[in-house]
Amino acid sequence: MTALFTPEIPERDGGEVAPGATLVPDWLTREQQKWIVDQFREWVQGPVPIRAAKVRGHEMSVRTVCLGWHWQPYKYTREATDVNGARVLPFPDWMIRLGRDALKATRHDAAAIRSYTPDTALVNYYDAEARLGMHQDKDEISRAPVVSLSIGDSCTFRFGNAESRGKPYADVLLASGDLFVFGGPARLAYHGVTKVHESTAPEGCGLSRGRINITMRMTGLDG
Ligand SMILES: O=C(O)CCC(=O)C(=O)O
Ligand SMILES: [Fe+2]
Repeated sequence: MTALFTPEIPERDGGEVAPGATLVPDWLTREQQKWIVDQFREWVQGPVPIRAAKVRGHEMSVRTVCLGWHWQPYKYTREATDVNGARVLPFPDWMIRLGRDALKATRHDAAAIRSYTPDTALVNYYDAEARLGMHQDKDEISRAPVVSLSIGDSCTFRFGNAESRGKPYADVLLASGDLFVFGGPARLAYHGVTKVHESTAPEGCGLSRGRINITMRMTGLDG
Protein backbone atom coordinates (compact mmCIF):
# COMPACT_ATOMS: atom_id res chain seq x y z
CA MET A 1 0.00 0.00 0.00
CA THR A 2 2.65 2.50 1.03
CA ALA A 3 4.38 2.03 -2.32
CA LEU A 4 1.33 3.65 -3.95
CA PHE A 5 2.28 6.92 -2.36
CA THR A 6 5.32 9.08 -2.74
CA PRO A 7 8.29 7.09 -1.46
CA GLU A 8 10.45 8.90 1.04
CA ILE A 9 13.20 10.09 -1.22
CA PRO A 10 15.23 12.92 0.28
CA GLU A 11 16.06 16.16 -1.49
CA ARG A 12 19.26 16.24 -3.48
CA ASP A 13 21.02 19.44 -2.59
CA GLY A 14 24.74 19.91 -2.91
CA GLY A 15 26.85 21.68 -0.32
CA GLU A 16 27.75 21.22 3.31
CA VAL A 17 25.75 18.47 4.98
CA ALA A 18 27.56 18.95 8.31
CA PRO A 19 30.73 20.87 9.19
CA GLY A 20 33.49 18.96 7.38
CA ALA A 21 31.10 16.97 5.16
CA THR A 22 30.30 18.09 1.61
CA LEU A 23 28.13 16.66 -1.16
CA VAL A 24 28.91 17.46 -4.80
CA PRO A 25 26.10 16.11 -7.02
CA ASP A 26 26.98 14.84 -10.51
CA TRP A 27 30.71 15.12 -9.93
CA LEU A 28 31.70 12.19 -12.17
CA THR A 29 30.73 12.32 -15.83
CA ARG A 30 28.73 9.42 -17.27
CA GLU A 31 31.82 8.37 -19.16
CA GLN A 32 33.91 8.29 -15.97
CA GLN A 33 31.18 6.33 -14.18
CA LYS A 34 31.06 3.76 -16.95
CA TRP A 35 34.86 3.45 -16.98
CA ILE A 36 34.93 2.87 -13.21
CA VAL A 37 32.18 0.23 -13.52
CA ASP A 38 34.36 -1.56 -16.09
CA GLN A 39 37.22 -1.58 -13.54
CA PHE A 40 34.80 -2.84 -10.87
CA ARG A 41 33.90 -5.82 -13.05
CA GLU A 42 37.57 -6.81 -13.01
CA TRP A 43 38.12 -6.11 -9.29
CA VAL A 44 35.25 -8.40 -8.26
CA GLN A 45 37.01 -11.37 -9.82
CA GLY A 46 39.97 -11.24 -7.51
CA PRO A 47 42.61 -12.31 -6.61
CA VAL A 48 40.30 -11.68 -3.65
CA PRO A 49 36.75 -11.99 -5.03
CA ILE A 50 33.98 -9.71 -3.81
CA ARG A 51 32.34 -11.07 -0.67
CA ALA A 52 29.96 -10.21 2.15
CA ALA A 53 32.06 -9.56 5.24
CA LYS A 54 30.92 -11.33 8.39
CA VAL A 55 30.13 -9.30 11.49
CA ARG A 56 29.71 -11.43 14.62
CA GLY A 57 28.98 -14.46 12.43
CA HIS A 58 26.40 -12.71 10.22
CA GLU A 59 27.03 -11.80 6.61
CA MET A 60 26.54 -8.15 5.77
CA SER A 61 23.97 -7.47 3.03
CA VAL A 62 26.54 -5.29 1.27
CA ARG A 63 29.29 -7.05 -0.65
CA THR A 64 32.79 -5.59 -0.63
CA VAL A 65 36.01 -5.86 -2.61
CA CYS A 66 39.06 -3.90 -1.47
CA LEU A 67 42.05 -2.29 -3.14
CA GLY A 68 45.40 -1.55 -1.49
CA TRP A 69 44.52 -2.90 1.94
CA HIS A 70 41.88 -5.50 2.71
CA TRP A 71 39.29 -4.49 5.28
CA GLN A 72 37.66 -7.06 7.50
CA PRO A 73 35.72 -6.35 10.68
CA TYR A 74 37.57 -4.54 12.19
CA LYS A 75 41.08 -4.25 10.78
CA TYR A 76 43.15 -3.80 7.64
CA THR A 77 45.49 -6.48 6.33
CA ARG A 78 47.36 -6.91 3.06
CA GLU A 79 46.15 -10.48 2.68
CA ALA A 80 42.47 -11.35 2.86
CA THR A 81 42.80 -13.81 5.72
CA ASP A 82 39.00 -14.02 6.07
CA VAL A 83 38.48 -14.88 2.37
CA ASN A 84 41.19 -16.85 0.56
CA GLY A 85 44.46 -15.55 1.98
CA ALA A 86 45.40 -13.80 -1.29
CA ARG A 87 46.88 -10.34 -1.42
CA VAL A 88 44.45 -7.64 -2.60
CA LEU A 89 45.00 -5.66 -5.80
CA PRO A 90 47.27 -2.63 -5.50
CA PHE A 91 45.72 0.79 -4.99
CA PRO A 92 45.57 2.39 -8.46
CA ASP A 93 47.43 5.64 -9.14
CA TRP A 94 44.45 7.11 -11.00
CA MET A 95 42.44 6.82 -7.81
CA ILE A 96 45.02 8.84 -5.85
CA ARG A 97 44.67 11.58 -8.48
CA LEU A 98 40.89 11.31 -8.33
CA GLY A 99 41.01 11.56 -4.53
CA ARG A 100 43.06 14.75 -4.74
CA ASP A 101 40.64 16.18 -7.33
CA ALA A 102 37.83 15.35 -4.90
CA LEU A 103 39.49 17.34 -2.12
CA LYS A 104 39.97 20.22 -4.55
CA ALA A 105 36.29 20.10 -5.49
CA THR A 106 35.35 20.28 -1.81
CA ARG A 107 37.63 23.25 -1.15
CA HIS A 108 40.34 21.66 0.93
CA ASP A 109 43.52 23.67 1.17
CA ALA A 110 46.57 23.07 -1.03
CA ALA A 111 48.58 21.34 1.73
CA ALA A 112 45.74 18.92 2.47
CA ILE A 113 45.39 18.12 -1.22
CA ARG A 114 49.12 17.61 -1.73
CA SER A 115 49.46 15.27 1.24
CA TYR A 116 46.34 13.24 0.41
CA THR A 117 47.55 9.77 -0.54
CA PRO A 118 44.69 7.30 -0.12
CA ASP A 119 46.01 3.74 0.12
CA THR A 120 42.83 1.72 0.49
CA ALA A 121 39.43 1.67 -1.18
CA LEU A 122 36.41 -0.25 0.03
CA VAL A 123 34.26 -0.91 -3.00
CA ASN A 124 30.75 -1.85 -1.97
CA TYR A 125 27.98 -3.34 -4.08
CA TYR A 126 24.39 -2.92 -2.91
CA ASP A 127 21.48 -4.79 -4.42
CA ALA A 128 17.98 -3.38 -3.90
CA GLU A 129 17.66 -5.00 -0.46
CA ALA A 130 21.10 -4.13 0.89
CA ARG A 131 21.55 -1.73 3.79
CA LEU A 132 24.46 -0.49 5.81
CA GLY A 133 23.92 0.17 9.51
CA MET A 134 25.12 3.32 11.24
CA HIS A 135 28.87 3.07 11.89
CA GLN A 136 32.04 5.13 12.13
CA ASP A 137 34.97 4.66 9.76
CA LYS A 138 37.57 4.36 12.48
CA ASP A 139 39.84 1.45 11.60
CA GLU A 140 42.27 3.88 9.96
CA ILE A 141 45.04 5.47 12.02
CA SER A 142 45.04 8.52 9.76
CA ARG A 143 42.22 11.02 10.14
CA ALA A 144 42.60 12.30 6.55
CA PRO A 145 39.22 12.74 4.79
CA VAL A 146 37.19 9.87 3.36
CA VAL A 147 36.25 10.36 -0.31
CA SER A 148 33.05 8.59 -1.36
CA LEU A 149 31.86 8.02 -4.93
CA SER A 150 28.52 6.53 -5.90
CA ILE A 151 27.48 4.89 -9.17
CA GLY A 152 24.23 3.21 -10.25
CA ASP A 153 21.01 3.27 -8.23
CA SER A 154 20.61 6.17 -5.85
CA CYS A 155 20.33 5.61 -2.11
CA THR A 156 19.31 7.36 1.07
CA PHE A 157 22.51 8.06 2.96
CA ARG A 158 22.21 8.98 6.62
CA PHE A 159 24.96 11.22 7.95
CA GLY A 160 24.96 11.83 11.66
CA ASN A 161 27.19 12.99 14.46
CA ALA A 162 30.37 11.68 16.08
CA GLU A 163 28.77 11.00 19.49
CA SER A 164 26.11 8.38 18.79
CA ARG A 165 24.16 6.52 16.10
CA GLY A 166 21.11 8.63 16.90
CA LYS A 167 19.97 12.13 16.08
CA PRO A 168 20.92 14.65 14.93
CA TYR A 169 21.46 13.27 11.44
CA ALA A 170 20.69 14.33 7.89
CA ASP A 171 19.25 12.06 5.20
CA VAL A 172 20.66 12.88 1.80
CA LEU A 173 20.20 11.32 -1.60
CA LEU A 174 23.39 9.96 -3.14
CA ALA A 175 22.86 9.46 -6.87
CA SER A 176 25.06 8.12 -9.66
CA GLY A 177 28.15 10.29 -10.08
CA ASP A 178 27.87 12.04 -6.72
CA LEU A 179 30.87 12.84 -4.57
CA PHE A 180 30.69 12.97 -0.79
CA VAL A 181 33.72 13.92 1.29
CA PHE A 182 33.91 13.83 5.07
CA GLY A 183 36.86 14.97 7.11
CA GLY A 184 37.83 17.29 9.95
CA PRO A 185 35.01 17.51 12.51
CA ALA A 186 32.91 15.07 10.43
CA ARG A 187 35.60 12.42 10.01
CA LEU A 188 34.25 10.19 12.79
CA ALA A 189 30.56 10.90 12.28
CA TYR A 190 28.26 7.88 12.26
CA HIS A 191 26.76 7.17 8.85
CA GLY A 192 24.90 4.46 6.96
CA VAL A 193 22.72 3.58 3.99
CA THR A 194 19.05 3.19 4.94
CA LYS A 195 17.64 2.42 1.50
CA VAL A 196 18.63 1.73 -2.09
CA HIS A 197 16.17 3.17 -4.60
CA GLU A 198 15.64 0.41 -7.14
CA SER A 199 15.72 1.13 -10.87
CA THR A 200 17.02 4.67 -10.48
CA ALA A 201 20.40 4.13 -12.16
CA PRO A 202 20.70 6.55 -15.09
CA GLU A 203 21.22 5.40 -18.65
CA GLY A 204 24.89 5.18 -19.58
CA CYS A 205 26.39 4.90 -16.07
CA GLY A 206 27.47 1.33 -16.84
CA LEU A 207 25.39 -0.36 -14.15
CA SER A 208 21.83 -1.43 -14.93
CA ARG A 209 20.96 -2.55 -11.42
CA GLY A 210 22.27 -1.99 -7.92
CA ARG A 211 24.66 0.55 -6.54
CA ILE A 212 28.43 0.78 -6.28
CA ASN A 213 30.04 2.92 -3.62
CA ILE A 214 33.77 3.49 -3.41
CA THR A 215 35.27 4.99 -0.26
CA MET A 216 38.93 5.81 -0.48
CA ARG A 217 40.85 6.36 2.71
CA MET A 218 44.33 6.86 4.09
CA THR A 219 45.01 4.03 6.53
CA GLY A 220 48.15 5.52 8.08
CA LEU A 221 49.55 1.97 8.12
CA ASP A 222 53.05 0.94 6.97
CA GLY A 223 54.10 -2.07 4.95
O1 LIG B 1 27.73 3.25 0.56
C1 LIG B 1 27.97 4.32 1.08
O2 LIG B 1 27.58 5.38 0.60
C2 LIG B 1 28.77 4.37 2.36
C3 LIG B 1 29.73 3.24 2.53
C4 LIG B 1 30.39 3.25 3.86
O3 LIG B 1 30.02 3.95 4.76
C5 LIG B 1 31.54 2.36 4.12
O4 LIG B 1 31.90 1.54 3.25
O5 LIG B 1 32.12 2.45 5.23
FE1 LIG C 1 31.51 4.07 6.32
